[in-house]
Amino acid sequence: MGSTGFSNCDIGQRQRLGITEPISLSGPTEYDVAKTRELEKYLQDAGLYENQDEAICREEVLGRLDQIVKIWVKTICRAKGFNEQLVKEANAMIFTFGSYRLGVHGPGADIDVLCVGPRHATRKEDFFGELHKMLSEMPEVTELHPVPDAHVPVMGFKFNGVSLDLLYAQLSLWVIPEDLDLSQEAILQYTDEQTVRSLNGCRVTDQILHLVPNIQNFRTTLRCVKLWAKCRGVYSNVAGFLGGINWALLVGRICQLYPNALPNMLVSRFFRVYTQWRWPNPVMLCTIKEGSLGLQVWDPRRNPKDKYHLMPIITPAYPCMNSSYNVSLSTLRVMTEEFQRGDEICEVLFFTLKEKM
Ligand SMILES: Nc1ncnc2c1ncn2[C@@H]1O[C@H](COP(=O)(O)OP(=O)(O)OP(=O)(O)O)[C@@H](O)[C@H]1O
Ligand SMILES: [Mg+2]
Repeated sequence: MGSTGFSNCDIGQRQRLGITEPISLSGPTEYDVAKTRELEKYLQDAGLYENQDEAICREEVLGRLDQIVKIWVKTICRAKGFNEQLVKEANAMIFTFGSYRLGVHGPGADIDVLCVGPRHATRKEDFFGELHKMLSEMPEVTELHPVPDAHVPVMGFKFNGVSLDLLYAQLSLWVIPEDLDLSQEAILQYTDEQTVRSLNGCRVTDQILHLVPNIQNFRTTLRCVKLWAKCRGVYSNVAGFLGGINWALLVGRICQLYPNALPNMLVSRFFRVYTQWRWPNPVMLCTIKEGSLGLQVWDPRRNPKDKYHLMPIITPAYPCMNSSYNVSLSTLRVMTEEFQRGDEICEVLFFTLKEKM
């Protein structure tokens, strides 16, 4: 686990992050430093951090998986009759995203992984066919479940006991360079919808990390908010509440609004801001860009279905989408009550401590 960003430089000196000016540029007091240490200890005691051995094991698994997709792409090139030079150049690689990439995963959590392959490595025959076959023959791989017809097609499995969700992006490139930059918009060109959706996870995660002023403070605050949401029963995308990505974006916005605050303060501001938030005003980390590829972006003035979103939380990478379309009137009411409850608890704590001082 990394340490808290106490050395936070003054954001006033740097480029502004977010679509508005910050609410406050105040930095931490000694009290905040002490309280944030206590908060970190609490999170650690709650078992939220994986140990060194587990972390190494995950890295080894990811290293192995990268080797496997590289072997896979060469195997299919040979089978398609490519000459040895093309086989030699053929490449595929993996990228992590989701909570693992954000650095807020707990012990035993799944790793979200994207496999990126060239134009001749197809999703149906090569990814869900040959790669699936290769994985199914490996003794390290268990519980292999391909879901090719999902909105975002995925292959779930365990590798040496580590749970992975593997997506596939079939790019229009003939050769995948090792230094491939997924953030460039051109990467989406001439790809299918499933590839755009699959790439989105990585592009969004990377953007979040770019758009928060202090990553370590963001991580600690997000871990705390995720723990709270799970305890209060409001952590679930499928049940109409919010999932990992939504909580990450909500916390990211608070970090932008209070760029110099430490996690103890950010948690209390989180409850304050979202208690007062006037939904359906969207929460966004950056402006929604139209892009040059003509893909549909979230726009309630133009897209009729976007008008009905009750709690829009917009993803920051092109094509920007609402990540919380499942929220209903009743789940929004429950979450609003929970934000209020959190806010009241923070307020009581603050005044009790002030009286003692
Ligand atoms: N509703 C959604 N809208 C946009 N992207 C999504 C959505 N659900 C998932 N994703 C993408 O897939 C990634 C993985 O999703 P997942 O639900 O595993 O969240 P997570 O951030 O990894 O949290 P958890 O700790 O619960 O696994 C997210 O980080 C996000 O990039
Ligand atoms: Mg995940």
